[in-house]
This record gives sequence, structure tokens and C-alpha cells, in this order.
Amino acid sequence: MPTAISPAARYGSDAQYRLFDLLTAPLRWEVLAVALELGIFDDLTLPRAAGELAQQYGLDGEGTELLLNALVSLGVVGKHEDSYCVDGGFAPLLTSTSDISMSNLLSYLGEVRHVSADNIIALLRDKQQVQTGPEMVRPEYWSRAVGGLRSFHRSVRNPIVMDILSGLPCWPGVKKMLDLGAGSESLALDICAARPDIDTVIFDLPGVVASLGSRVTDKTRIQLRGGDMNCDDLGTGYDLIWASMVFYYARDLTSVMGRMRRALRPGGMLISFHEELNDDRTEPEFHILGRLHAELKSGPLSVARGRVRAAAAEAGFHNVQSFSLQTPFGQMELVTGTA
Ligand SMILES: C[S@@+](CC[C@H](N)C(=O)[O-])C[C@H]1O[C@@H](n2cnc3c(N)ncnc32)[C@H](O)[C@@H]1O
Repeated sequence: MPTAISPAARYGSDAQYRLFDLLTAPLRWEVLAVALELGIFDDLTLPRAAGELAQQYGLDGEGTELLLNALVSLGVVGKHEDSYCVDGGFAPLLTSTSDISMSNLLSYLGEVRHVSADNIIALLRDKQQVQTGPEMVRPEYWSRAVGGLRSFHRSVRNPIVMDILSGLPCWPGVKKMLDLGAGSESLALDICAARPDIDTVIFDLPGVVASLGSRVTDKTRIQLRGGDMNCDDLGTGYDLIWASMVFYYARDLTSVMGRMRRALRPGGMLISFHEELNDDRTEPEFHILGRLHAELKSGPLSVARGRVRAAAAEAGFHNVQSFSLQTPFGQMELVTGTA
């Protein structure tokens, strides 16, 4: 007998789908954050039953199974015959002992970026009254952020940066470079390992630099320089300046660019690595939403489209060029110029 009803393959409007997806979005993160907090991924490198894990953590058995099923629905854990195991592609990123673990990074970024609806309203009403949230324009914020930045650099960012640097035509000739607003010693260490003939200068705020000293053992190859890029001496004779996600703190970007141009040897290269927003400052979503908490707290930070290129040209850089790159941390713009 043919069935009396013939359901449509897909009901509802795109807008309805989008709204239900937005409703679900925070839960995706909360479930992942719970698993990171409990260290579940470290215990799921081999298949385990929900009951076993519940017993190990002293948790409710039924609830643990619900949580594990939710992790399976996210696609980060697999389930086979009632045993759970972290998915192979995610294992090195989510287990805490892996070299490229993102577990500390995700917890750090979750704290920095996420903000409750109540706190957004409080920030909109009177941000001076809100005691919490990232104050990225204050030097003290960056002294506390070093661990989070280090974990970002090691797990995700440095392999991308090393690929960019080693692809530069000028790279084989680079003997001295500056990592401006480095945030951690991690890139300098990777450069030192790949190219022991390069001397790297790490320039950052004095509080940040002070906390990096103990991690830099080879002080002949890696030099630490504390200061404010707006007014303090950046050093001289660089073949390359790498400036990544630091221009938000330039009081006058053209003037800082001029200081960088003079710090380079003639013919040396500046590389800027920053996001760029569209002219309406509404895209890309990753940067707009990701910065909302920090910007509600401290005012707009993100770099507008063309801003770096224009400042580089105004400051006298030649052959200014721009390249858009897709990265796991959003679309980025690489701007290069020659001194
Ligand atoms: C968003 S982090 C970027 C770190 C790293 N460059 C990266 O790409 O991940 C911003 C960095 O700029 C540094 N910074 C902020 N203001 C600065 C200033 N006036 N002079 C030099 N560095 C500054 C901070 O200490 C921090 O390390």
C-alpha cells in the first residue's frame, strides 16, 4: 500500500535553520570545555566505557554517558560498541601532553572571548563598572597572557609562520630579524632551531620580556628587548621585521612604520600579519565575534581593510604588497614592504 503522506525532504526556512543553529552553538563549546576541564580526552586515547570513566571521575554514570554521546555528536569522539575513543584527527590537538595540543589554548581563548549576555548588557550600559573581561590596551594584561600566547604559537601559529618565512625569496639571506610584539619566545626558538645562523630580537612590553628570560637559554642567538614600540628603540640593522597582531597598540601606525623602516637595513623587509575587517566592520565573523568582548571593554582594536598597506606606503616602504591567507584562526592579511 502506498503511504498516504509524502513529506518534503526539508521543512522550514534558511533563517529558521540559522536561528536553531545559533541556539545550539554555545552548547558545542560548553560540552568541549567540560571535557577539557575534566581531562577526558587524555583518558580516551584508548577505547573506554562510560561507566568506567564515570567511576574514575566520581561522576554520575548516566550523565557521563550523555556527555560522551554529546562529544560524539560534535565529531571529536567516536563510539563503537559502547566504548568511546577520541577521534584520530583530534587526538593530538585535544590531549594535553601532545606537542601540538590546543587544550590550554582553547581554555585560554574561551576565557578571553566568551562573555555572557548579562555581561554584554552590563558593558553596554557602563563598561567602567564591569570589573571582568580582557583589557588588551593595558600592559599588565599581556604579562598575564604569555602562557596562552605560547600555547597558540606552538600548537597552531608557528608552523604557518615558519612556512611563510621559509618561502620568502629573501629568507636564505636573513641574518638578523625582529619579532615585534612577539608575545612569547616560541617563534624565536623555532627560528633558532631551523636557522641557527639567524639572530632574533624579541621586542615586547617590559613585563612580557621579563617573563621570557628563563625560557631563552641561547642569549647570543636570541636577544630580549623590552619597550614600547611607539617610542622606544627597536634596534637596527634588521634584514626582516615580523610584526604579527600588534599594530592595534600603535598610537600612530604611520609613525611606528617609520620607526620600523629605519630599524631595517636598506632593502630589508617588513612583514605584517594581521586580520583585516571589511569597510563596514561587520566581517569576517571570526574576528568580529572573537574580538567583541575585548572591544566592548577597550574600544575598537581590529585593523581596517587597507590600513596597514596605507601606513606602510606613507612611511616610505617600497613595493608594498598584500596577500590574503586562510588560517584556522580566521582570514589573515600578510602585508610586505621593502625599506
Ligand atoms: C595579540 S598579541 C600578539 C602576539 C604575537 N605577535 C602573535 O602574533 O601571536 C599582542 C602583543 O603585542 C604586545 N604589545 C602590546 N602593546 C605593545 C607596545 N606598545 N609595544 C610593543 N609590544 C606591544 C603585547 O605584549 C603582546 O605580546
